[in-house]
Order: sequence, then structure tokens, then C-alpha cells
Amino acid sequence: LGQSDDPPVLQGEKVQGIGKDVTYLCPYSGAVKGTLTVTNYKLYFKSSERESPFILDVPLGVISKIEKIGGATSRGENSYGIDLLCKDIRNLRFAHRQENHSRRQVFEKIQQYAFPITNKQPIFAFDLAEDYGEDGWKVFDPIAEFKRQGLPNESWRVTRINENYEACDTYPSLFVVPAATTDDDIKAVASFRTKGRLPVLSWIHPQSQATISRSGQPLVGVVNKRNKDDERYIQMIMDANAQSHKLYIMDARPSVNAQANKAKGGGYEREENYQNAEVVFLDIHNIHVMKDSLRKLRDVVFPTIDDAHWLTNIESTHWLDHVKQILSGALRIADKLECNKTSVLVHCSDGWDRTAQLTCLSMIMLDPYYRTLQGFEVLVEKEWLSFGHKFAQRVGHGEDKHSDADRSPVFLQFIDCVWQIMRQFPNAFEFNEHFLITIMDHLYSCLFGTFLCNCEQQRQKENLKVKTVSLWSFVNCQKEEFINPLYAAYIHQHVLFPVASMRRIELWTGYYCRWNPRMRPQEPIHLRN
Ligand SMILES: CCCC(=O)OC[C@@H](COP(=O)(O)O[C@@H]1[C@H](O)[C@H](OP(=O)(O)O)[C@@H](O)[C@H](O)[C@H]1O)OC(=O)CCC
Repeated sequence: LGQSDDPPVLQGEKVQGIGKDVTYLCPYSGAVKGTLTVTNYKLYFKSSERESPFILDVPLGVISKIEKIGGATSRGENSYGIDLLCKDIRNLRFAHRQENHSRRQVFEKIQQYAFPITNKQPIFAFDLAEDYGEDGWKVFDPIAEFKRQGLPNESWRVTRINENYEACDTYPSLFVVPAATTDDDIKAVASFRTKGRLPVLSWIHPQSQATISRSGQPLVGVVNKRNKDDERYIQMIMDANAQSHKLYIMDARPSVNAQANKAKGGGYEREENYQNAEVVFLDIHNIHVMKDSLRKLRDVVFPTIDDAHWLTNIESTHWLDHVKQILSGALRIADKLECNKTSVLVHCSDGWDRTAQLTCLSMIMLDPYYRTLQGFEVLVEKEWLSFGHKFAQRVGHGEDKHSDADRSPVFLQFIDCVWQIMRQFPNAFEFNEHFLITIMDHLYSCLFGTFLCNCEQQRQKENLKVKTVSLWSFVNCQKEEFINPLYAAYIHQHVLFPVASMRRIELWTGYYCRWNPRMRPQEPIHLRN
């Protein structure tokens, strides 16, 4: 009695095509014969010959590129099939027997449902009809989060100027500005910042009232334009923190890039125009450098690992250098607030990639709330989603545009940095590594609405809170899966200062090498269940 090869399906998921007698070419355990089923959400392969079934269960959203292997002329065994390049650091290769033309049918179904946007169809998140008994869309309420931070107060106010996204269409509808500002000030300052992304508050220190603000670059340009409103506004941010008379402007970029951006109308604050402000460059490279670095890392870790050259190969990708650079930038920000009680403005070029990495990591170091499961969900919703990190563009949801230059693993890099801090403080976080990996899997899966679109305004237009399920519904209905058993809240209500030096930065093999069975410490044979 053959067990049914049908995959388990979710509400709203339907089988679209089945390829019998398909061979999965596993790089580790060799060729596996079985059945390949494609639904409108995933591909599901189940071996047919092994006593313990070998199963692959892959959301189609993770596929970045589909390549055909071999053609009518290829004769070799398993030389005719498809190769799936995935966003989660693996390739999946299937072979078909030429004679039964199931390749076309299966191939076309994978093509159709892996790239719904290209095929002018809805992303699966809009068809998912599962009810997890929790509403993850309720986790983040900006007013509640401001209130938790003690805002508004006499120095900071919540402005509604952006209620219809008129002041800045990639910002949230509500944000916090110095109480002394008028709405006209806000409009004037927005006009001097890239894409209207004026400096607004991310976090305020509960004791010192020192703050972290974030923005896009000033539109200085090659003629070194200045803007009195912007200069006064920065002064108001500084004055809002009564006890210090200095503001650090943390420009995430290498100074050469900040300089180069002047050629496109951007640039950075000239200190002679911003009294008491000091500009610091944090030397974090741009999205193109990071994309390249991860591609090199992937070639080193998948499918096989060259043990003899492991450390050299890892070093040559520079991935860990970038992780270190980001962590040390966040550390400098946390240090200014905690040790110098001084306010900081963080920006980069656009203020939605490196800036989000830096504000989040420094807030995780400074505020234990963001180290709780719910606090981390709020942090991602606020600093990444509501402030317009372009998830759809950086990930490329549902689009067959593998080599799009705007795709870049910026959010993965942030999650990697969180993992680095967790490694150094194993009982300071309420959540575990599985939570981080689950977030990454559903960044790509397109099962939930959480990471769709590029900014809050688009998400409102798409009515995601009504039409899709939030990832946090799925997480919060089974919290125990994501809780860190070593969490000791009581002893970690203070600031964390991780060591951001190369000797403490490690490759997150639990994520990058998770497909390679040889990277898993194996139970001795007799203990294996
Ligand atoms: C000669 C014309 C000058 C020119 O093209 O400026 C363009 C810059 C691109 O600016 P960069 O900062 O190098 O790169 C930008 C940042 O990565 C930004 O992210 P973030 O939010 O983290 O800022 C992305 O949103 C932009 O898409 C990307 O272009 O390119 C450089 O500065 C490269 C110089 C080595």
C-alpha cells in the first residue's frame, strides 16, 4: 500500500501539477527517485523507493531562477531536467526521463507559480485562508510604542502631517518630531532630504532623554547647498536633550561614497553649517557590495565545502567584515547614548537599508524590550516595514528578475547581526535561533503579507491587514517553538555591549550551511532515533 504522495496542503492551497518518476539530484545523498508535486504555494518532492521517505517541501517564493538542464540531444543519465536557484542559499536540481514530457508540464507550473507577479497573478499570501487564532497585525501600534517610550513629552510630539503620506510617501503615517517644530518646518526640512525622508525619532533613552533619530541624506549636491530649516531642525533635535550640547551625525557610508553621492544631488552635512554637530562615517558598503559578498559566500558553502580552504574562502567573501562593520557602527551609536548621554542622527544615502540596520541593532543593545519576542516583532514592524525598507524590491517577491541590481540581502545581514549578539549573550534574548530562521524563511515564502510591498502607504493600498495573514499570527500561536530556554530576563535589563571584533564574529552556519548534513554534528549512530 503506497503512502499517498499528495502533499499536506494549507487552506487555499491546491495541487496544480504532478511529475511522476522524477529524480531529485541531492548533492549529498545522490539521486533520489520520487514524485514532484507543484501547488500554488510550494513544490513537494517525496521519494518512492526509500524505506524512510525523503521529502522536500519548498515554498515557490524562495525560487530566484529556473534553468533547464540538457535538451533533446542530451543522452546522459539524469542530464535532462531543471535547476532551481534559491534565495535561501541552495540549488535544487531535478532530472526527468526524456521520454515522458512531464518536464514541460511541471516546469511550466513551477514557472507559473514561482513568479506570480511576472505572470500577472496574485501572490499566494492573498489566497491563504488559514486561521491561526492570533492576529499578528495587532502586534504593532505606533501610538502604543511611542507611549511605551514615554512619548509624547514636553520635548517631542507625534505629528499627523503625514497621515495621507503627503510629507513623505515612504515614511509611516505617524512619526515623532521635536515639539518645537511646526508642520511648515517639517515640510521645509523634508524638501532638503532625499525622497523627503527628514530626520525623525526612532528611540529615546528613558533616563537621559538622549535620542536616536534617522533620515535620508541631505540634498547638498556638488554646489554645497545648505538649508537653514534643516540646520535649525538638527539644532532642535539637540536642544530636545537638555543635558548635552552635541549631536553626532552617524553617516553609515564610506566617506568616498558620501562624496560620490553629491554628484547625484546628495551628500552629507558640512560641520561649519551644523554647529555642535560632529559627522562620523561608519564605512558600511552599499547594497551592491553586499549582494556580491553573499553570492561569494554562497559559492563557498553550497553545495560542498572545501575543508582545506574553508577559512581563506570565508575571508575572501568579506561577508564577516561587513557584519563586523555594521555591529561596530551600532555599538558606537549605543555608546554615545548610554555613556555620553548624547543624541545621534543616523543616515546613509536613502536611509532605508543601512540606517534600519543601525537603528535596530543599537536599540536591541540599549532596550531589553526589543530582545523579547513581541518587542522584536514591534522593532521589525517599526524600523524596517513602517520606515519603508523596500522588501519587495530587495527580495524580488514573485518576480522572474534574478539579476535585478536592486536585490540585496540587507535584511538577512541584519538578522545575521542579531544572531551574532545572541551568541555573545545567550540568555539576554527571549527568542531563539529558530525564530530568526523562521523569519528568513517567510521573508521569501510569500505565505504571509508581512514582507510584501515597499512601504506603509503601499501596504495600506493593498489592504494587507484584511487580505493576508501576518507572519506574527503564525509565530504567536505557537510561541513555545520560538522561546529561548536560557532566557533570563531579570539579569538582562541593561545595555548589551557586544564585542565587534573579528575574533568574536562567527559564520552563522546554522543558516548558511543548514542544507549540508555534514555540517550538522551527528548523534553517534546508535543514538540516532
Ligand atoms: C558618479 C555618480 C555618483 C553615484 O552614482 O552615486 C550613487 C552612489 C550610490 O549610493 P550608494 O550609497 O553607494 O548606494 C545606495 C545605497 O546602497 C542605498 O541604501 P542605503 O539606504 O543604505 O543608503 C540604496 O537604497 C541605493 O539603491 C544605493 O544606490 O554610488 C556610489 O556612491 C558608488 C561610489 C563608489
